[in-house]
Amino acid sequence: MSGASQVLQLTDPLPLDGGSELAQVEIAYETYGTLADDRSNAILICHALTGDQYVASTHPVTGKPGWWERMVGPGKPIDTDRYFVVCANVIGSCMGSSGPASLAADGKPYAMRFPVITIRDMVRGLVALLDALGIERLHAVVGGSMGGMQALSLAANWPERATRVLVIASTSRHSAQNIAFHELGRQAVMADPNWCGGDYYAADAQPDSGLAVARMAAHITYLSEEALTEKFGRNLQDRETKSFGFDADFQVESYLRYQGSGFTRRFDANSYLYITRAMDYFDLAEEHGGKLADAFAGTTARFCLVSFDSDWLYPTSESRHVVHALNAAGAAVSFVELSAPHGHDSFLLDVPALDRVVKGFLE
Ligand SMILES: CC(=O)SCCNC(=O)CCNC(=O)[C@H](O)C(C)(C)COP(=O)(O)OP(=O)(O)OC[C@H]1O[C@@H](n2cnc3c(N)ncnc32)[C@H](O)[C@@H]1OP(=O)(O)O
Ligand SMILES: N[C@@H](CCO)C(=O)O
Repeated sequence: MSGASQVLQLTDPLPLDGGSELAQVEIAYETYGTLADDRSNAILICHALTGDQYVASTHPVTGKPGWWERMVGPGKPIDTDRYFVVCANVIGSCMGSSGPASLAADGKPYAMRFPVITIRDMVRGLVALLDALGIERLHAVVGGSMGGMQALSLAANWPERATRVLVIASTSRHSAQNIAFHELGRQAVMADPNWCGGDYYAADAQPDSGLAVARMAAHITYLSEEALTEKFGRNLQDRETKSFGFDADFQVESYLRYQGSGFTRRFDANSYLYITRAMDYFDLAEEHGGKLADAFAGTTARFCLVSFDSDWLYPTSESRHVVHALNAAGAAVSFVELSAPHGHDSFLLDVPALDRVVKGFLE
């Protein structure tokens, strides 16, 4: 399947939480299905940290299927025969929307001159896109992980824009442990001699080693111990005995190296810094006077929160925390913890119970 790829150029600068504004903003997005005459069937899907607009289209760099093809398409839980699906690359990223690799007014890449952005800034860009598409109120906003943060941010800051809010494996604020893992990744990038303070775009070598290490560490957090043990155990990689060296003796080492190096072929190191920073800054209660329930005061949307029992990165307690706040705000909310062995990235994998929840909630 493939969607309609487009790029929106915003006419006005985008105001940012950091106090500055971003000019000449571009938002790259894909759409699937047909917008109803009354514009009532639009679903906005928000992507996770390293995701992109290719939710159900072949990825132009990797050639792999879209990251949620199992969920989005004709007859699928997010049924493109019924719904008009919009998925945009967030600002700060590197798949066509404005980010640190984009050219600034002087014709050179922003690199670290790109302003530090927040999840709310990303959503501000998405709301500008909805305005341009003439979509006043979404049938639903849906997102997993960082996509869930965007869905919550939209519900809290633009409460009139969505009728349903589906938040999967996410949180209302980044925990100390999550900030710590992100900092590890950022330090790995910045310690790479090819990072050069972020000015590497014209250089022959990119900070691939640092970015690969960052992804390896992060990738472990997306899985579960059970999944790693099940997949690899202590099995050796292409050898009968240990090498007594530092080659990838174990399958799990080889796997992580593969995931790390593959990542550098599809993602920009500076974008990794900016997006992890935005996630770390996310604290919906802090944005609303310190009380999470106040973020949802007066909401008329229906919410659904989903967590996975094997997700130790955004554990069920994080979703419960949001559910309690929604209850306190008098919002309509349902919540389910699904059993799945894969860890945090379960939302991307084959979990039939998730399909049923998504389909049921959207109807
Ligand atoms: C949510 C968003 O918005 S989009 C962003 C999400 N996308 C990603 O994160 C993409 C990268 N992440 C992944 O692929 C994650 O591993 C998952 C969890 C999503 C996919 O999980 P699975 O389908 O179970 O794949 P798995 O983790 O086993 O990885 C399979 C790959 O590892 C390779 N692999 C498996 N074992 C080994 C090994 N011992 N040595 C080297 N490579 C190995 C496989 O060959 C396969 O390669 P391929 O992807 O090129 O075909
Ligand atoms: N593995 C996904 C989800 C991380 O939260 C990604 O890379 O975006």
